[in-house]
Amino acid sequence: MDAITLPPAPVNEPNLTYAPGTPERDALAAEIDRQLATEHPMDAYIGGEWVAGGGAEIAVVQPHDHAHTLGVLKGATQADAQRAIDAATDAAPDWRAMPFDERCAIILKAAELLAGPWRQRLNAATVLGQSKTAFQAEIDAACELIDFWRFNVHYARQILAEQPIANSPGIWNRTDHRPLEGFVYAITPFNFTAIAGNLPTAPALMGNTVVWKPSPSQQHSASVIMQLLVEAGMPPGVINMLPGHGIPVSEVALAHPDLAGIHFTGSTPTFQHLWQTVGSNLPSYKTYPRLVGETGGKDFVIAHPSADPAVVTTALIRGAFEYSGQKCSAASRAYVPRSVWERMGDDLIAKTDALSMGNPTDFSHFLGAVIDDRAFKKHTAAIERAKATPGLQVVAGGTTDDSVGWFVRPTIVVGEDPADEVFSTEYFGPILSVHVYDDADFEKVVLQAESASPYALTGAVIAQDREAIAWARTALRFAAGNFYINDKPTGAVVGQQPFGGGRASGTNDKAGAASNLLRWTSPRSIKETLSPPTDHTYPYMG
Ligand SMILES: NC(=O)c1ccc[n+]([C@@H]2O[C@H](COP(=O)([O-])OP(=O)(O)OC[C@H]3O[C@@H](n4cnc5c(N)ncnc54)[C@H](O)[C@@H]3O)[C@@H](O)[C@H]2O)c1
Ligand SMILES: N[C@@H](CCC=O)C(=O)O
Repeated sequence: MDAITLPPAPVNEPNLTYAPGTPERDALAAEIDRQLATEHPMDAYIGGEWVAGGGAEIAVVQPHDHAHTLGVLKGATQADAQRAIDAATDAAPDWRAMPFDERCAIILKAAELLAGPWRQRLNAATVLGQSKTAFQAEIDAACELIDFWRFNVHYARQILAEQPIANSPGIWNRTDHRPLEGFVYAITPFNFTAIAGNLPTAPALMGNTVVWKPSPSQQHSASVIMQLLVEAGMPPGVINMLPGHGIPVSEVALAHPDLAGIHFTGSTPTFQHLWQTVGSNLPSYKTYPRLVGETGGKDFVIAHPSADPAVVTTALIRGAFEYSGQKCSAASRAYVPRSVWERMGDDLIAKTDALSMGNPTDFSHFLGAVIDDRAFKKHTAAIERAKATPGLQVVAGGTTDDSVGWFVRPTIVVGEDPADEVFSTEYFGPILSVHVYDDADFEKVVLQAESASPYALTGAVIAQDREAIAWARTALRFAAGNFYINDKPTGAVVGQQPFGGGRASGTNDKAGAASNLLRWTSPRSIKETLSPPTDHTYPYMG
């Protein structure tokens, strides 16, 4: 008989500092050296076996040193996708029958392994494969993923404990939080190792089996996550990882009658394509697939005339340029009143131009390279357009260099017209657009910024005037799923600021929260009549 148990209470994993002389810095440096000396296998993991995909080869390189290959993956084919779906289907009955505590124990063990012996392995893979600095790798690959795993267990238990509160006399009502009927297709982006680890494991925790397609640019750390999950005891077939660009996988998975859900994070166009394909295949599915997608952003910082100039500067530098602006939450448009700009504009420009950029294995750098050649070309084109467009002025950065790595200098574009595309298009790179406005126009600027882009992911207001904060919080209620007051718009912490946005930014199911886990369940209501009636007549008939 199963007991009703209480898993360990979740606590946010503390960020290690990597300051000179710390043991974590030495350990990470040693692990980076170890990984640099090795060619890494990038196989698929299907039904508990590591197998090379059958498709085209893709070199997985270091973005800051693109001549250096970490490994070569072979993209998953339609046949690989079919094998992965079959493996997920075969594993489903045993996995959903496994007691919830045992599934929790696997996820909690994965968290403990990551907090301990696997921490620098996953951090180093994230530094090398995604060009994150030590600290950016730590807050993502280690701390956020540990937090996802620990907090998901807590929220999953809450969901299972959620039961009907009313029972008529002689009746016992129950809710059976079933997994979905079919497999979940998890598709993950390059930019957060934690998201890659969360998207397949959240549905798995709720009893589902999963086909996981990571980004080719994140394959090095994705392979480490898969190995870690195996070490933690994830049974064969529960999570099946398919490397590559994913088009052959989608051709099979999206047409499969057992597709029960998509757990996606990535760009808005990709999610819209997936949704449209599901829509056109709708009659062929056994059930309505759950579509959960967190997508792009054009995240704002709005300073009020009462803002502290130093707070604005810091929020913009960290919010816009950490990890080269490749966070969906990154500040990419700012609205600053003239009186504040006069006090901090030059400082912001000077500090931005002084940011140290380079190979992130050198701990002195603030940022590394952008992820790949496609991103590099996109950012270069956006910067060149800004230089050539009247009314736009590139006041910091504005240079790029791909001779060794894909390096884009942190760039600030000051724009007169807040309707220009620099204030609405997601570049997903280190490019910050700034609109300097007349102090008297605060409300007008807020209302324009509210719907200047199709997205509604993150945003911040910086002010000391309480009435201005209160007014902006209301006026911008639907402009961001994560809203910050006197802070940068990045760096949400699991369990503290559940993350996700609305409008074109996604379904806002909030990764790492109960609302996300709920999407991977299909509740069954059970009514048991303890003393069943044996007479069909009504009293009034007598
Ligand atoms: N809202 C959030 O929580 C959040 C978090 C991280 C990133 N993002 C967004 O992600 C984007 C950056 O990530 P990206 O460049 O990896 O996004 P992307 O859309 O290019 O790719 C995302 C994933 O989809 C895959 N993919 C693309 N087409 C596919 C298809 N037809 N079938 C199957 N898989 C397919 C890619 O290989 C990758 O694994 C940005 O727009 C960013 O804002 C959003
Ligand atoms: N949750 C992260 C962003 C994830 C998207 O890239 C943050 O809040 O900065």
